[in-house]
Amino acid sequence: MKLRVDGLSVRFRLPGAVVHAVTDARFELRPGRCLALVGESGCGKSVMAHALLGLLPANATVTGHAWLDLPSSAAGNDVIDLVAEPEKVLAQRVRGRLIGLIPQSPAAHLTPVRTARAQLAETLRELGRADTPDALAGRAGLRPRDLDRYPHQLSGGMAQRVANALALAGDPPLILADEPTTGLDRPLVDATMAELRRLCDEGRAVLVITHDLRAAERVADDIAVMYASRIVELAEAAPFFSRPRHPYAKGLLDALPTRRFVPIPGRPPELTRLPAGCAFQPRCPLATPECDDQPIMNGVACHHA
Ligand SMILES: Nc1ncnc2c1ncn2[C@@H]1O[C@H](COP(=O)(O)OP(=O)(O)OP(=O)(O)O)[C@@H](O)[C@H]1O
Ligand code: NI
Repeated sequence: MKLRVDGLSVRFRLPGAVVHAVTDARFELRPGRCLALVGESGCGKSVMAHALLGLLPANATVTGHAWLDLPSSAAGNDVIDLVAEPEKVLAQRVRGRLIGLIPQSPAAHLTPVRTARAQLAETLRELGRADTPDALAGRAGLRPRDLDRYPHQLSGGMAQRVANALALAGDPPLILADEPTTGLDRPLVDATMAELRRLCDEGRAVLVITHDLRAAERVADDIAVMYASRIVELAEAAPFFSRPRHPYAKGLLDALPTRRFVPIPGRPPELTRLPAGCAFQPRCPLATPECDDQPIMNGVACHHA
């Protein structure tokens, strides 16, 4: 299984405006690799994940491709374009079976009036899996008696494990985790990241969306930095953290308390009014008139990197 995102763009139509939420995204994700998608709030990270799952609202237009190469079957190689498939295929074949979603706030994602066991059982039934809720939950680090609880009776860590168990119920080869550590304390952040790493080491492909560069550094093989709807740097994690190339990526790392602790001045542009050239130009210490032209993305999208 391999995911190849190729020229993926998402636009939202609003009365009198168009939101450029994702622009011309390109990346690959292979089994056993973890890609962390990082960037400031509102830059398009969640929209990208939802586009891959066909979960965008009706005012969205998605263009480009997101190919999912599946292991060859008797019928030959199987390729799905997640952008082009009808909802029926996404519902029956993709969500939960090929792609598992670990949501941003697990407690809110669970149905409040049903126990964890009932929700796991229903998901397993929908997916046609023979597993029991207890076996599934056990693999996610839950005890059988935890499953008798209702969502409000679960601690943050347990709710996270139930969400992980739900995402893994269909044994999907690709996992999308959208801010899986939001609101968790440091030990739980570390445990969640260790769990994502384990899923990866088992041979799954993992895309993790996070604000938390420290968490990304622990878990990711590759880093994609997103700014104002575009991926502006795509690099292997080790060189990225020692030598980021895009001025925005440098700024993000310099803003870390463990580094210089100096925030990037200014704010990202409105996605309804993006400039024709480099969107980081107004905040960039390296800006020159050249930046009025959109830089070509070649590992890094900057005229000066
Ligand atoms: N249904 C929609 N209609 C119009 N605009 C939308 C819609 N959904 C999202 N957007 C806009 O798309 C942009 C990208 O949002 P997205 O949720 O992907 O950001 P993000 O990078 O995930 O941020 P965060 O880190 O805060 O989760 C935002 O400007 C958001 O307002
Ligand atoms: Ni988001």
